[in-house]
Amino acid sequence: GHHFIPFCIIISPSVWHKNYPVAQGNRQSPIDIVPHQALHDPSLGPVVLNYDQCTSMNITNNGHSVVVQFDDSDDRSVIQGGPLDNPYRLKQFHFHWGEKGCHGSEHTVAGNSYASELHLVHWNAVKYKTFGEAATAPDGLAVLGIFLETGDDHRWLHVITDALYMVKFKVSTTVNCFNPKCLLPSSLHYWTYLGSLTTPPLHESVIWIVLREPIIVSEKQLGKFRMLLFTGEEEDQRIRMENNFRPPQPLKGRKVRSSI
Ligand SMILES: NS(=O)(=O)c1ccc2oc(NC(=O)c3ccccc3)nc2c1
Ligand SMILES: [Zn+2]
Repeated sequence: GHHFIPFCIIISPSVWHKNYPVAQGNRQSPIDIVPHQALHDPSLGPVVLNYDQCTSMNITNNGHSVVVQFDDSDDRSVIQGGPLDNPYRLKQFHFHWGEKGCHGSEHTVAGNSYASELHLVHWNAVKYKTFGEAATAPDGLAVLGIFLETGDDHRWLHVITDALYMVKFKVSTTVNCFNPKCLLPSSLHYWTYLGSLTTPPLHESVIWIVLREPIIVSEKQLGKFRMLLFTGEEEDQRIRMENNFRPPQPLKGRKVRSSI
């Protein structure tokens, strides 16, 4: 019969180290966060998010997640405070999810995973000229991680999930100004540690700030992520985009600090 060679070869996290040796480095992400082993650091101030005039540009299915990109040509949307020495500019946010139930987050808390995890990716535009340069520097990026738990409908997430059918295949569409501040939980208590990008190139350039309180989204809203495809429209095989999360990596002596 017709032997289909899928164009999009899904590379499993367990073999990433062949092309990216840093996958076995000393500050890889995600990790399992063990709350009572985290160090409460009273010198850790609150995280401050100034996303006021955010200008979201487009929403893209890049083949391994769905990404909302922002205009980062100035300091209009920044995160600062907490463990950060400078303000970091918002570049994009994206999600990780599973095919069902409560698996899908990248970070886990005392071995428990959530249904999904939102990552707000920021870069240090004070010290570096471009995102690309910051992405290879040890203090170049700051990613805010927010867990998603299933329950009632999230009143603002529908702005994103309603746009997903337009990026079912690997394409991009514009989305008018969406302020990700509406995706934050009520408490900004966080854990923080030094880590990496969780997908290739896995650069060890991320100061992770993971919020303790999850946001609640409905199964229906999550389901819309699961109907996304890794494959493009032209490809015969329909490979659903799910389980795009990397499992927890060894702590290798790192300390997790908590603001709590
Ligand atoms: N899961 S993660 O660790 O948050 C993570 C993992 C891999 C990533 O690659 C990029 N690149 C850009 O955003 C980018 C945006 C525009 C131009 C160049 C790069 N952000 C990432 C975040
Ligand atoms: Zn991510």
